[in-house]
This record gives sequence, structure tokens and C-alpha cells, in this order.
Amino acid sequence: MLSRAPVRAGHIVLSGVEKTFVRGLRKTQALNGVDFEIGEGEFVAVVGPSGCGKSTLLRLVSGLTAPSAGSVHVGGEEVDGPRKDTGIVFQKATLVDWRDILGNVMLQLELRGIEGPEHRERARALLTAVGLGNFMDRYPRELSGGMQQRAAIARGLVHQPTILLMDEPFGALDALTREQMRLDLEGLWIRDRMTVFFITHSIDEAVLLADRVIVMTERPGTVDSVFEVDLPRPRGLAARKDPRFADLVDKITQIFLTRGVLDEHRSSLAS
Ligand SMILES: Nc1ncnc2c1ncn2[C@@H]1O[C@H](COP(=O)(O)OP(=O)(O)OP(=O)(O)O)[C@@H](O)[C@H]1O
Repeated sequence: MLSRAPVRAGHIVLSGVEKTFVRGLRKTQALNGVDFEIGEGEFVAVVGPSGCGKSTLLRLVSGLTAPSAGSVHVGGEEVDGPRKDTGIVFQKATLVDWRDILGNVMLQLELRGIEGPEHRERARALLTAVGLGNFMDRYPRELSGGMQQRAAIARGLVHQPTILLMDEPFGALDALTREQMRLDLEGLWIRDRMTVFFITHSIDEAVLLADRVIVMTERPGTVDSVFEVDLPRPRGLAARKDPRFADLVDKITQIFLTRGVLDEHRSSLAS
């Protein structure tokens, strides 16, 4: 059921969502009975076992995939195809190698028919905000993986999306770059307050970034639990020392231990 509150552009509602992939005789049920809402401007992270349907959820919200049953609404409208008001960042930056970094970010605008000096200025400002101010005229091959991913985040935000969908955006980065990217993303979100749907394998990252963390069950994935993260913002580096951080990470870890997704005593090295 949709809530009765006034519907806002960045408001996401999933109701009874199921997704089954069929190829020949093989059926894979990825999601089963998924219900949740994300408020406009809210930052929600999803954690769950590998293969539980997290990426599928993100693709459903983006309109790249349709549900087998149930519905996805964004801003009060049923999602029935790719949406213009959405930005997506995947684990791999996938920049085009024949354009410099500014050109890659501008491509997002050009594909939408948005062009003008103020948009070029926004692209430059975003690249500066993610630490690439001095690299706008470089080509992707001239940048490290972390720098390319920064450019991908700027590209995901340049058209001022109401909703930012992120599928393990920091998954391929080293720990230090990952921490910096988290700080940068929180800063951008506090400034622009877009709705963020963020998939991660890192419980720490989910708790450090999100207003709420959705924990998924194993496949077919559904919502296991939802945790409110009551940590002050900006969370910065200090949040790791907050006892509430450790408490939430522990609670979520316990869920995975109880469900057998994590096993403290199993070692693949044991003979
Ligand atoms: N296009 C597809 N065709 C067939 N099966 C698919 C397709 N996309 C996903 N699946 C299956 O659906 C299930 C969920 O996949 P999905 O990628 O959403 O999981 P995930 O939670 O994001 O996984 P991971 O954490 O490992 O990235 C998996 O069993 C996967 O094999």
C-alpha cells in the first residue's frame, strides 16, 4: 500500500516485489515479497549475502528491469522504464576512453539533451568536490581506479538527479581511498540531499553512511530487518569511535551469524 503522506519526487515505494529470472527451463527466483519505502532525501543502505538480489533491487528502482509481481513507485509514479531523474554509480567506473574526464561527465548531460555554460560549471564544481579539480583534462587511462570512480560519482550527480542509486560503488577501491570516498559522498549528500539507495557488502560502510540499513535474507531475497542509524552528521571519522556504531555493526553481524551467512569457526584453510 502506498502511504497517504504527500508524495515527493524522491520518494521510493516497493510493494510486494518479486523477481524471477527465466531462461529456458531454468527459473531463478531472486526476490520474494519485498516491501519498503525510502523517504525523499533519505540515505538508505542495503546489506545482504551474495546473490540475495541487491543489484536486482537497484535495477528495479532504476527501471532497467521490471518486477515479475508487485510494483515499484518513484515520486508516486509506477516505474515502467529507465528514468531521467536518476543517477547510477556501479562498482566499475565504465568511463569512455576517448573523452577526457570533464568530457565523460558532460556526456551524461549531452545524452539528456542538457547543455549550457551553467551545466559545464556544475560538472567542474563536482569534479573539484570529488578531488579531481586538477585532472579534468586527463583521459581515464591516465587516472587510478579510485580517481576513475570519483569521476563516475561526479557523472552520476551532474544532472542533479533526485535519486542516486549506488551498487557497491567503492567495492573495488583500496581501504584508504574507500574511506575518503565515503567522507566525500556524505559531504555531497548533506549539501544536495538527494535520495540515496546504496548497496554494499560492508556493514561498517552501511552504518557509517546511512540513515537506515536494510538487511536482506538469502535468496530469494526479502527484507530481514531494518535498523535506524542514530549517529549525528557529519559522521566523519569520529563515528567509528561512537559506541552506537559498534552496537549496530554488532547487531547486523549477529543476524548474519544466526542465519549461517557468517561462520566464525569455519576456515577454508583448515585441513
Ligand atoms: N539477468 C539475469 N538472468 C538470470 N539470473 C539472474 C540475472 N540477474 C541476476 N540473476 C540471479 O538473481 C540472483 C540475484 O542476483 P543479484 O545480482 O541481484 O544479487 P546480489 O545480491 O547483488 O549479489 P552480489 O552481492 O554477489 O553482487 C542471483 O542468483 C543471480 O544469479
